[in-house]
Amino acid sequence: MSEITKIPIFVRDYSFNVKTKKGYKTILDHINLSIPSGSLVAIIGASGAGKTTLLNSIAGRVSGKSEGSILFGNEPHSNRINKILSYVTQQDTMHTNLTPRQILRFVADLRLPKTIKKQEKNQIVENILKSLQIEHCADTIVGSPESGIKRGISGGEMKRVNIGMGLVTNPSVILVDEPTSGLDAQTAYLCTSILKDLTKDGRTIISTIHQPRQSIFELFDYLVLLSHGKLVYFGPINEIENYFSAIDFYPPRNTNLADWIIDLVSLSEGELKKEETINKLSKELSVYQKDEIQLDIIHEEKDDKKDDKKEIDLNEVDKDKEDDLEIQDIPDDFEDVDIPKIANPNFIQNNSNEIIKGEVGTLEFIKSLVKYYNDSDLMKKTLSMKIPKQKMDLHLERPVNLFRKTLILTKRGFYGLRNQKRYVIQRLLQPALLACFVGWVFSGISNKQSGLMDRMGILFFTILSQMLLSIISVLFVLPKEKAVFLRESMDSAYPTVCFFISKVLTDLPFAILVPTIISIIITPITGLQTNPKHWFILILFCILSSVAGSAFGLMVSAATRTPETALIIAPVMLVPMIIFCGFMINLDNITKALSWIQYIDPIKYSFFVVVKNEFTGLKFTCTQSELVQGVCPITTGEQFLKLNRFYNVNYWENALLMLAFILITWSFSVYFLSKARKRETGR
Ligand SMILES: Nc1ncnc2c1ncn2[C@@H]1O[C@H](COP(=O)(O)OP(=O)(O)OP(=O)(O)O)[C@@H](O)[C@H]1O
Repeated sequence: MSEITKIPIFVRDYSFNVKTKKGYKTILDHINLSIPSGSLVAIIGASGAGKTTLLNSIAGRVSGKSEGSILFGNEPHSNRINKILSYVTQQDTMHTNLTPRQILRFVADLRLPKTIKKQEKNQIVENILKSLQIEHCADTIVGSPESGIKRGISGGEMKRVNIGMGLVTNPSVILVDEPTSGLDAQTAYLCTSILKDLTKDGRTIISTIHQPRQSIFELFDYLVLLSHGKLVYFGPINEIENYFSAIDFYPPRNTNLADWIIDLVSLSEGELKKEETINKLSKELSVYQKDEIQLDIIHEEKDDKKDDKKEIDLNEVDKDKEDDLEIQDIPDDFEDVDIPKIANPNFIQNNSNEIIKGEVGTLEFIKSLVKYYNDSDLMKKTLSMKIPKQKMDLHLERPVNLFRKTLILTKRGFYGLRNQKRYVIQRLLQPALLACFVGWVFSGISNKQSGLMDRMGILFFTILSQMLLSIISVLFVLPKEKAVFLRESMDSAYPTVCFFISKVLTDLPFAILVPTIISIIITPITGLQTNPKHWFILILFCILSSVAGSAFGLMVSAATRTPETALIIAPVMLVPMIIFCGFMINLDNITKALSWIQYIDPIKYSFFVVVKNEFTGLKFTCTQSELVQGVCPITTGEQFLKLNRFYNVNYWENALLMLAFILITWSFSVYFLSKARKRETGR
């Protein structure tokens, strides 16, 4: 593998805004960072401070209005930069039916250049397994009991596999979202120390982190401390205490430093309540917005002479608005806002301090901390760090081609099935049992008049079951695979169409086997025609129905964001297809406004063919009670077909129409998956 390109990261005057109903909301406000290569950086702050947004901004995964710049060396984010950057998500999204070794090998096959030989790729994977200390569980299935896959590796091991997936390409920059969330202290320490080790050869790693223990916090080199989207501190971890002691803030003994500074830059409960009340009031008055900047404007409008005073007098705000808008009804709880005098007893503040204003936990206090940081030597140091002039050599090599990527994805799908033998058996046993039951119900079908409708019933069930079984299996399986697809799309691992083709190919054996099993069992038990030609047509159209069902399920799954929504939408679309297939209602009697549905109904196309196929060449007789005026009404299959619109059906025309349905639904699926990908990745 090529050496790591050492990449420093520069954030200059970066602001990020999102559009809300009330206009733009500032999530990050003029952030400046200079991160040397080879450093481990922690982004911390209270909930909602903007940690994830900053990480995503660096990863180029935000869609909103941004200003300023984020540079890797001297380049902004691009496809080229994306190739040396890796993002480790908070959710451990991976194929839970594979083992860690298989997962990493497939990532290596997909993402490493084709010039790297198989043996070398395997060695890379082994090195990662070793460095992440997951060799012992490398061949244990990851597992996911909630998805019906037996429990496998532990949460901490899964987290390390997740990190490992980001390491395969030997990235120069790794961005990690909350690597320790949900882990016990020991495992959290292990994961962070692994990240620390990874920086030793020059990688730059930036991680958001939630309430790290002191021992974990000390592993980091730099701290980015955010409060309400503003930068309160960026500098070495070991300078934090000196920095804050210069303004008379000292962490009490044996205090967790990370917790202490997060508390220091968080709004107190009273202030949050005040914010909440302003929010409520602003809704009532439709004028004010809760954010600090707007409060400033209100304040400045109110009293120009008090320019320097940052304190916000809520009662005055209230009075002003009442006057301006002639609104008398102020929410009751607005009057009752009780703001504690000492926001947090953990902080002993020296009142002689002229630089920092307001009490801990107030907006005024946070604003003066931000101002203090902006005027500090740390900020000067950040801004003085020189952005390199030369373009970096990123040692990028040609990736594997799309055909090969599709093959690798298909192989990965089959490996997953191989690891889930029980699932495969269940999927094949289910149609077999169903066919046995239905065969039993309709066994020994007669050639009397009563046998006409029984035959239609069996054929309707046979076609419908193909569709339903395929749809249900896809609706349950695709959402999990879609999550992995979206994760891998973030890394530009392969195009949507490769994923889609591999999905269709992996599902193909079931699409062929399930209909074959059903028709092989049902035909002899019930007494349907069993000569090879009839059997071939029946199985062919069962397979087409099964593929059409799977294509339909894929489309619905791809178009919806959650499996729950897919399960609501699929039946709504399916029921008209069942009604208009020609079994439930005579198609000549359908109201004109709805009769078009039959032309896009795959169940109808298959059902018409299998009916014609079955009835052609059959002879029927009558019992005494079935005679009409002494005559047996239907004596041949052809007669029945002519009476019920089935006679003129052309097998091959219907097969082509089925194929057209399948191709169109596949195209829609690719379109919806691409849309989901764009929504998620912005690309
Ligand atoms: N697309 C968006 N639209 C509206 N508000 C947003 C959007 N993205 C983020 N925010 C808001 O921006 C703020 C920062 O969000 P972000 O997720 O970055 O916070 P965080 O520090 O990572 O929080 P947590 O620790 O709770 O995950 C939050 O108040 C959030 O509600």
